[in-house]
Amino acid sequence: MLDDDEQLQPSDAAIRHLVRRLLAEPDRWALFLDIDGTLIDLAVTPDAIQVPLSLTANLSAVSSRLGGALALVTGRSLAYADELFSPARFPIAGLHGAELRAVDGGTTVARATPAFSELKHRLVKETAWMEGVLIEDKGAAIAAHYRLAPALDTALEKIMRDFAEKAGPDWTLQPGKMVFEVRPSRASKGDAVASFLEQAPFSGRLPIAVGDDLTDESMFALANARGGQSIRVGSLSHATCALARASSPSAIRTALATVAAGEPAASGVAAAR
Ligand SMILES: O=P(O)(O)OC[C@H]1O[C@H](O[C@H]2O[C@H](CO)[C@@H](O)[C@H](O)[C@H]2O)[C@H](O)[C@@H](O)[C@@H]1O
Repeated sequence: MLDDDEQLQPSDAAIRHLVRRLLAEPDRWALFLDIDGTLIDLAVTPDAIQVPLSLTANLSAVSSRLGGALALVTGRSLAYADELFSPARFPIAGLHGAELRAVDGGTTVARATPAFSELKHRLVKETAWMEGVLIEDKGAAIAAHYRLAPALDTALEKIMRDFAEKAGPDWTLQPGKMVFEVRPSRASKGDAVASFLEQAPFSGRLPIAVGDDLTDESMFALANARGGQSIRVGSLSHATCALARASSPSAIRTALATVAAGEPAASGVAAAR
């Protein structure tokens, strides 16, 4: 476990502005946060991530400040993401929007069919020769990571495209950071944000979507369309429709810590206008 006290960078003007808005008008905003690469630094493998000590407490405090209008929207399975922030439990969408637990606890689940499970089984065999490729079985979705085998990206993409085609229209290929996933096609992260916005305490608020990857583009588009804010974290590896940028997950954690504390900290949040 890490703790995190990094300061905002000069390029984090949008984050400073966001902090001021959240502190000034906490009843106006709803916050939708991606996890990997947004709240948590990327790691070489999916299980090597580290949740900074203060993050869960700060998320809980920000959620309270916003009257509970904070949700996690992740490509991880809902169960895995819950564990990361246990004992806190936030409204959450998993598997890129296919799984959802609303504020009232009502849960939408996504299940693998026998045919999908058979394809997953075959994928493990088919990629066994690909040294460094890591298969992450998420139940109704599967991810093939090549961060440790970057030269295999093209070969792996072809395998995952074939997988998605064989899986049929209920699944789709989702490229990401050094990963190809096959996920349920029926819901995106944007759909999940739209669904949250129909429920109290999210309804009537302006959405702020924060993310770092291709899968987050649908929630950026939704937030923009609803008159909210969208923030792309980290270096730009692809075109984005996000309206603003943040330098790193550390900048997002600093912003959350500042909002949790309830007043602009000495990190420069107050000084920037
Ligand atoms: O929507 P997110 O919460 O950002 O989840 C997206 C995917 O994140 C994970 O993979 C990414 O993070 C790993 C850990 O840092 C990294 O090793 C990998 O290269 C990244 O692609 C996760 O493993 C996937 O299941 C999520 O869909």
